Amino acid sequence: MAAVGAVSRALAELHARLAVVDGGAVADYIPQLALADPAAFGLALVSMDGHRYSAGDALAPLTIQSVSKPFVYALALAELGLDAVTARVGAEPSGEGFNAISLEPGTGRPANPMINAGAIVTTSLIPADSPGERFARILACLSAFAGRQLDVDEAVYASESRTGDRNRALAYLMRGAGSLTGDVEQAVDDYFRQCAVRVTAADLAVMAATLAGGGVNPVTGEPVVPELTAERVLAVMATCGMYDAAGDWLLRVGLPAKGGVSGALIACSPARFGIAAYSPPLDPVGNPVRGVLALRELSERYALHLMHHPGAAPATVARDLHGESVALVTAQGPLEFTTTERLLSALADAVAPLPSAGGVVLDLDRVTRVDGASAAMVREELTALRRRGLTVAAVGEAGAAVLDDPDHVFGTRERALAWCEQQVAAAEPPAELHRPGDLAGQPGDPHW
Ligand SMILES: NC(=O)CC[C@H](N)C(=O)O
Repeated sequence: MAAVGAVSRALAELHARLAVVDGGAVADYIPQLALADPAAFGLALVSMDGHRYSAGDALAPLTIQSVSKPFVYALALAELGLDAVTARVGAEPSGEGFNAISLEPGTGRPANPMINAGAIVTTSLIPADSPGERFARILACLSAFAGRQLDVDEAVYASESRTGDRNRALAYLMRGAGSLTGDVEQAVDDYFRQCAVRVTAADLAVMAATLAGGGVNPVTGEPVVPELTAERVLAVMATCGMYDAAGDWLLRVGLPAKGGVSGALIACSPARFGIAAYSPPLDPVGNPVRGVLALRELSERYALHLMHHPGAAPATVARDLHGESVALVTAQGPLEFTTTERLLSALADAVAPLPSAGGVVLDLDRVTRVDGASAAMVREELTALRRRGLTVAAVGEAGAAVLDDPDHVFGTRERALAWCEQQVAAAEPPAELHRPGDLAGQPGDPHW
């Protein structure tokens, strides 16, 4: 309960302090956006467990604008794959404004999907049998990210459609260059609708948390996009999400983020939470003034910078010897690269002194999680040990994930040890045939 109160208090305190910050200007190039209340200010945060926190105007409606871009990019990646998408839209920071004509010389390929040019192409890539179907799929995807059915603010859509000459011009330029194919007016129309989808800061925090959580919506539990897709979107947000402020943002805040001209801003702390801020006044780059300050502070206070050293890996590994011929290696906690490397090095030390027909028990009963690459590393090592003639047994669910032979996986360490000792005893040659010279030269072999 204490942690719950602490997060709410931190948001409330930040909200109170930043609500008085002046500066910035409400976007007015889309006339309808100029009607926004410059004092509106909401913060929302959603944890990986789906816990929701908010302060201020977190339920005030706003249009999603550019914050839609990473989510539609996610949809394109999930549908078409990385190669097909990057063939049409790059992944390089443009170092320019969101509406810049950032097209690769020669190909006309837009620099990245977080600027308007790249977003218009990305939207046009969403597979659909009819024009109406494309936007319906985009809206369904944004709704799945938010965990509720979203709709379009028709007034904002109409307002941008009436005045969006620059985006139309960009789209025609790209068609001229060959990077945008198909119906230009339709592509721009779908893009304007996508930007006019109505959300709240609370929705945006759920959407950000879904990207931070590997593509699974932490509130509804629905898998929205594959984990690898979410990871890739976060990478592009980290380098390109804040337009020409992206480098400074990565330096100071260090979180994948995306801002929009309505005053929306999201940031994702991978495997931790998603956060959203809503405050209409924008800085000269087009990012919301209060939102940027809020995220800067939160990142610093909770040490969220992506490059922050996470501290020692949490898994612990222990080893000991049972009798003369059986080693026991035990690991606890999550197994990922660092802890798996630690486990494999303990395993190598543990088997070094064993006789050639010895045995090893790998007790992973208290391992909480094994990623695929780690399981493969351990499996490879165990296979090599078995080829060398050692008897290998594993314990627990994680044990079953790393040992190919289910007959050698046990529910308890006692049963594994008993079985292993029995196998080793049966395999051991009679005492009179022991020839100490056989294994001479094996380093650190205490048996001989
Ligand atoms: N940065 C933004 O939010 C821009 C989105 C807006 N709909 C535009 O295309 O101009």
